Amino acid sequence: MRIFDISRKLVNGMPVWPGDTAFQYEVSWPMEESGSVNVGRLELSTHTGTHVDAPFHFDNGGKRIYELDLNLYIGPARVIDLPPEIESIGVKELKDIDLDGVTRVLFRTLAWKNGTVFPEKIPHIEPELAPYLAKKGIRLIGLDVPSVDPIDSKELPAHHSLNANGIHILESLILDEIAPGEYELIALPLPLVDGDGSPVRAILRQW
Ligand SMILES: N[C@@H](CC(=O)c1ccccc1NC=O)C(=O)O
Ligand SMILES: [Zn+2]
Ligand SMILES: [Zn+2]
Repeated sequence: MRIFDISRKLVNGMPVWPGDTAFQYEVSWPMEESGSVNVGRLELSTHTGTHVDAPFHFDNGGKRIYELDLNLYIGPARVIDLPPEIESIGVKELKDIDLDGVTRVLFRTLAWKNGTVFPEKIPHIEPELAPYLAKKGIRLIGLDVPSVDPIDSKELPAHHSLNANGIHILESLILDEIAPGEYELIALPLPLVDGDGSPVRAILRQW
């Protein structure tokens, strides 16, 4: 079985959402001091690199990370190629694609071209797409950009619409090397009891 790692590397200096906590890893207790082991310490935002959003991220009454059903994050997923330089992702982009039986879709936009800097402009999900996907039975969408809404959006209409339609969100995947098709997705969030989001190690498997 082949495994494709679709996660962004967590490394000091990596791009983060404008104004958010910089990612920092350090060996805070080195072997020379502890006498036996190296022990690291992390400082990071819950929206660092490849991550899932909990509804609490954009809704004070929404579910926290630990309350999310792990079945969402393990199972069959369809990778869909979108046209280059696409402005937004709506029903018209998907109407000719048969989504019957698909519960997880990953959109490959390739819009985040330079992974060392945070993108200024990204294709976003049109809020009207959420009820369409929900009707098809989709429970999770993933993208290779850091948000389902425009970067400068404060209202977050796509986040809200997806949540209202029972669709969960996986952001900042790396899908450059992934051919469109059927895979098994595994992208489990950490058991952050009160979390609004969580980094994940996202992989695709294919027989
Ligand atoms: N909605 C984005 C993140 C986001 O909006 C954000 C992340 C960190 C710090 C501030 C943020 N938004 C501020 O308006 C996401 O879901 O990852
Ligand atoms: Zn997020
Ligand atoms: Zn988000």
